[in-house]
Amino acid sequence: MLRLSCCLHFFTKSLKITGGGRKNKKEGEEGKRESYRLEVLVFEEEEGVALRIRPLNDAELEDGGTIIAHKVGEQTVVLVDPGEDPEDTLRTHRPRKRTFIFDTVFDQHASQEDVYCATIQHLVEGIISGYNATVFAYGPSGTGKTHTMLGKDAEPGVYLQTLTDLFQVIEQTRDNMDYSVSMSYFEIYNEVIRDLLNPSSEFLELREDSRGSIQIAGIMEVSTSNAQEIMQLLTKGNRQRTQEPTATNKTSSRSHAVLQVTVHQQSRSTDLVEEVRVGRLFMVDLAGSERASQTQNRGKRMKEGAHINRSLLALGNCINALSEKGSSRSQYVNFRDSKLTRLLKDALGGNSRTVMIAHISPASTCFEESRTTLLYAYRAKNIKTRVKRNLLNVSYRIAQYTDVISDLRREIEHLKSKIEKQEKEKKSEPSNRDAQGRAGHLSVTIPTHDAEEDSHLQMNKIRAQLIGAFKEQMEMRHSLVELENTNIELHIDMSRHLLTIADWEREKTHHHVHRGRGEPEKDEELVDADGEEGESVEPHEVALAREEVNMLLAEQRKTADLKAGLEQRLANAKQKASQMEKLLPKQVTSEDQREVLRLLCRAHKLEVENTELQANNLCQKNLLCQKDFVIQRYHQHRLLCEQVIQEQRQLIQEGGIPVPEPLDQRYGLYCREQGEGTLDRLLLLHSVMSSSLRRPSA
Ligand SMILES: Nc1ncnc2c1ncn2[C@@H]1O[C@H](COP(=O)(O)OP(=O)(O)OP(=O)(O)O)[C@@H](O)[C@H]1O
Repeated sequence: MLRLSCCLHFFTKSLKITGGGRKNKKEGEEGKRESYRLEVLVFEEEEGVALRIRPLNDAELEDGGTIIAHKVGEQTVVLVDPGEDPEDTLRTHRPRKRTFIFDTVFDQHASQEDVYCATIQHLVEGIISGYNATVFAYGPSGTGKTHTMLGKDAEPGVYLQTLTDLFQVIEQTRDNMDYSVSMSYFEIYNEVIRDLLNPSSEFLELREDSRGSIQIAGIMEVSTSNAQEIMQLLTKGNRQRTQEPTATNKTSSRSHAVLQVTVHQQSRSTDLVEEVRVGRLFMVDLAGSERASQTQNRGKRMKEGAHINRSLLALGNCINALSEKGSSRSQYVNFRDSKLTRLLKDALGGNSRTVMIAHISPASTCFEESRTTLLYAYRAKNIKTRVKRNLLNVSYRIAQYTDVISDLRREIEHLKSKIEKQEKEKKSEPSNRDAQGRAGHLSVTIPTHDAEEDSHLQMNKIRAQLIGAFKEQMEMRHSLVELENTNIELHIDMSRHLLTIADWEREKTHHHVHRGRGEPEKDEELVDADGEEGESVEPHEVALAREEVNMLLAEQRKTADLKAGLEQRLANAKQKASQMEKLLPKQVTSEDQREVLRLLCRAHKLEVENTELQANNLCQKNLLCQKDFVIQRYHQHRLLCEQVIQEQRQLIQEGGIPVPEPLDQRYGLYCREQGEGTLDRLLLLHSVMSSSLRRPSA
């Protein structure tokens, strides 16, 4: 059954569907408090680019088209220029054949499954473990983008294959994990976002949350694990896409369609601080990449073409800028130019594994389009993304902790009832003793009624004091653990904001260096594509980060004061309780009552040990998180050093400055270490170790 707007949760033995009605993305899950987002740097990855050449179609054959795109081996395509016109000056200096190498090349014989297995399948496990992934289908109109992404019932595309695999992996690991999977499907047409699953809704807006993550406000989220339902849903959604016949495709999609899948994964352990991994997958079927002038469109098509071009141009600019990141020509990347690039900022600029499947027709009649597509896709190959795992740490009163506390409470209740029972028994004792006295057993010391009454009152008083002290201490310890928890959250939140600021500072300095040098005009155009000096104005997210840091500092001071006061109060309460404990044996006459109070004290100690254990656990996790941030900070510093080295190197070369031999040798050593990737391997090792340390022992 299809369920709209709800979240799918997988539990140990059963499939439980929760909720109903529209799910507000910002709502926290019941019983938990989403406290902060922790990003752990893993490694740098190159963008994967594949090429798919569709079969020659009837219209192309009728036009006398011949095959000019040839797959050679697994990774190479050779494009032959069919140009015969010697008058065509544009072509006279071009080589007749151009060879392009991609990660994988598919020709007309490749099945949908071949494409999926070679390009996307490997991303599935990552998404479940909290990594982001993005898949683009790029290419001119009618080259098969929708065929690859959506496909048909008989030949489903990568949407369905990915989701089917995703649910399968979830099924295999659901014994230890809780999952929640949701998806949305929307289009961006003329810079307007429309919900394809809820087409009657208003146009949707992009919102940047306080953590800098882009969200679509009010989008409908759907969850179902049934493959057939998914296919029906997406096919129906796809029919809502803005389509128009073009010269090359009768049902050409004029918009960018985006399928977004979000997977929340949470271990079912009962740790105090729990990790929630959030993996986001974007699958984007881009609008045809042909230029407006080439489709000979006018009016509406022309305007539409301009918008398509705007986002594709912005996408292309980002690709250009990103492909030069880290090189001496690296530049500021402007993602704000279009809705598409804003939305895919993570995918392109950083935290995502990204795959592009470029599409071309093999026909000689499409040579120009194919050539520009291949150049564009080839460029995208140089993009490197820093892939991070998204962890949402959730602090909440977990089962293990609350279980121990309620065990102790049960024990106290039990002891209380035992004490009350003894009181009743004691009340009936005097008559027994009277009887014994009358029987002549005079050797037994019988307390007088007054002494017994005194002892009883004393006992009640001490008991009440002890229980009160126990409750008070327990509350204080819990508050301390809570404060400790808050402190960690503040600390990690602060580290994250500081990293945002440091990243921006580095980008800014780097950019200024280039501006100062009057670097090539093209760079300037890319930076100032909208005519604004966007790069020199501090981005909103950085200003927000600075504000947050100040607020967090004030919060930290407040927490530290509260903690110091509480610690002092706890120390006093401890001292008072231990004095009471010392007094007990002398003042309490009944052995049973003494035993009860000893048990109470033992429970008290157990509670102390337990709280201390939990606090230690928390502390260790904190240390691990901090270590990750320190490493991330060092990585930033390393990037800065690399930039400085490269820029100085360029200055030396440009100025023809002679380099002393020892310096040259050191530079050689530095290049070798870079090439070997020793540091990257160390970082990876740390990341693996720290995530296994974080994993609770079975
Ligand atoms: N690899 C392929 N094998 C068989 N048929 C294909 C293949 N690729 C595309 N086609 C067919 O070509 C036609 C156009 O494909 P499709 O609609 O996927 O192109 P598109 O790139 O999405 O176009 P547009 O950008 O205009 O929406 C469709 O009828 C589709 O079934």
